[in-house]
Amino acid sequence: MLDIDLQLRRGAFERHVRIAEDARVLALTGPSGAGKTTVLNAIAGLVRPAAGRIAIDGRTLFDSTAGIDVPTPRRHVGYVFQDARLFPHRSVRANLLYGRHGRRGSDDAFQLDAVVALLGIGSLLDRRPANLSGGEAQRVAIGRALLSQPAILLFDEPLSSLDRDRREELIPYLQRVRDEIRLPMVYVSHTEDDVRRIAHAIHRLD
Ligand SMILES: Nc1ncnc2c1ncn2[C@@H]1O[C@H](COP(=O)(O)OP(=O)(O)OP(=O)(O)O)[C@@H](O)[C@H]1O
Repeated sequence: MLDIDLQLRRGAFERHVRIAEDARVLALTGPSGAGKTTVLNAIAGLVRPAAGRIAIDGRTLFDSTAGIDVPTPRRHVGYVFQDARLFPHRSVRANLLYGRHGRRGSDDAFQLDAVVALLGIGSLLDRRPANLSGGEAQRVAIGRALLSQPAILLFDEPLSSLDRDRREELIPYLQRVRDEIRLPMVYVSHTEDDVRRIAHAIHRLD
């Protein structure tokens, strides 16, 4: 499902990463500086690998030998970061709909009402991000990612800016997204506990 063979270079950082994994939900772990975020960014097309290949479900996103480098918007990647990165001056509803990039979207696989129900954010729609808890903001960020109609979801330590109670609150929603949405997911985390509770398989970058 996820087939990566990359030579990465970021300043002085250089490493080869090989991941061939059938599991639909893969955790990427490893120490700080191992290159986890760089791998996510390479999948998203935000970092250009020095060489190699990235394919997801048989769809090639990057292949240096074949001259393939699909531009980010056409990679259909939903990306959720450590912090929610919502637009502070827009309502939750407007933040969610921003993920649709202006398309009308009646044929879309992920519709606003279903995503709002899945993530339990119906009562938050008219609020501004400043009035959300960290966990609520992350649920909205996940919703925005889904409404961009992704083919894969990338999570970069989505729990790391939350306290313990907020983390416990968010994990069941991540599990719901995993089980009900059934997209491929790559989940970066330092923490054994959430990796065990969320991922089907673990790949460690040392
Ligand atoms: N824009 C950049 N320019 C130069 N070096 C970079 C750049 N971005 C990342 N690096 C280096 O690449 C290496 C891998 O960084 P990356 O953020 O992918 O690691 P990580 O495993 O995600 O770490 P963390 O767990 O701390 O987030 C690090 O040594 C980092 O300093």
